[in-house]
Amino acid sequence: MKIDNLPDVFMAAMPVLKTLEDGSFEAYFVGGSVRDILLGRHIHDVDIATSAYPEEVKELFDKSIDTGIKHGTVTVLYNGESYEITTFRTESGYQDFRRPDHVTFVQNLDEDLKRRDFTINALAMNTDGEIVDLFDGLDDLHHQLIRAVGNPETRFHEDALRMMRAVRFMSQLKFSLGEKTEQAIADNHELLKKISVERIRDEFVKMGIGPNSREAFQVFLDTKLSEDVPDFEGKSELLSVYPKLQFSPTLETSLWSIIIILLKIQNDKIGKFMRDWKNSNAMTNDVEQIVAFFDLLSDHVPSDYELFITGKKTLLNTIDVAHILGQPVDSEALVDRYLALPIKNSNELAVDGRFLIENGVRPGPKLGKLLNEIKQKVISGELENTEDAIGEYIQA
Ligand SMILES: Nc1ccn([C@@H]2O[C@H](COP(=O)(O)OP(=O)(O)OP(=O)(O)O)[C@@H](O)[C@H]2O)c(=O)n1
Ligand SMILES: [Mg+2]
Repeated sequence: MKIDNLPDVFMAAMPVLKTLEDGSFEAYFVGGSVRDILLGRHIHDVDIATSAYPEEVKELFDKSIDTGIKHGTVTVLYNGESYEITTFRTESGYQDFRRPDHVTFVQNLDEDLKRRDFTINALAMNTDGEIVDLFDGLDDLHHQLIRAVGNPETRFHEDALRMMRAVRFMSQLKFSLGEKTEQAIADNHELLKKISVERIRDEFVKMGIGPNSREAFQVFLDTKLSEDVPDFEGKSELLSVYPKLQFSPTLETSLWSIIIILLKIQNDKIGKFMRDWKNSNAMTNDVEQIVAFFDLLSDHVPSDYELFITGKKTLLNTIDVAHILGQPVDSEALVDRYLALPIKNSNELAVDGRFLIENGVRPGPKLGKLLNEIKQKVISGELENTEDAIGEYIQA
């Protein structure tokens, strides 16, 4: 099979491959970008594999960085873009079911493709757009199947994260799992315990925000992979409630928020739950705000002041979460009300603490209280947002 009219990302990288070929080495596009071009998906970056050793790659290009030279990867800067070029390799010496301990460079593409996780990820494309398909990856793309290259048990023992990758590709690509591949996950799910939470989380999130997250979640639970991820109490509840979602979340904050809402995790436990998954403080904050505002929305129509405190980002994210959960909310009315607020954040208030002090208010706790009172009055429309009006109010 040959692909004509390669997308711009590939054309931009073509001179890099040609440079390798001119140096009498082999060079191919490999991995996810080849899979994605065949599926018509958006391609964010391309990976390049070559017969050249890392030192040889570096000699061919003016600018390069040793990104993972131990694993055979050199990043080359070309025309303002960076390209990862990896020497053909096998991955002998896997330790602890994690990343390869050491790699062995090999001279042919076949060996390199053989070490890859799934048949749809073991495709290569040369500079003429011709596809190299040693493991019926094209057939599997056609049948929308995720199948391990060779023996799935071996592949998962080499790198247990691949079991999570399998379910996340299910979700992202709307594919099914091959029978043997699914069985091997069910038989080996405990290997996932060896994998760092961060790497599991990244795959978990990709699974959760993929278009087929419901089916992927089901397999994630059925194969018991879910038992080997952190703090996943209430997983059976999640299984019964997840199908009630109107559609898959596309935002990471929405994903965490709906899981927390569906599992009924209490306010004071959200921080721990998020930390157990090694989420950042910023992500945790965002999610806490969304869940709190969702609770408020379920309870009553928010006041103007509550809308102000919530802010635009949380408001929009909470509306997203409510829609995904099928919770009725008059989003247009809420957004209109927010947009009509006299001020939308504290910086827009015409006065600050200094203004109050200059107008005779003594520094101290009362000043903060007064400032808040002014803010509330401005938001409710009782007080005009000008220095004059506020100055008068203070004097009164
Ligand atoms: N545990 C892994 C990770 C990666 N790969 C191989 O390395 C390629 C690139 O890996 P990566 O960028 O992580 O995944 P992609 O398949 O490219 O998917 P994405 O679009 O998410 O980048 C994969 O296609 C696959 O051939 C593998 O065999 N085993
Ligand atoms: Mg990739």
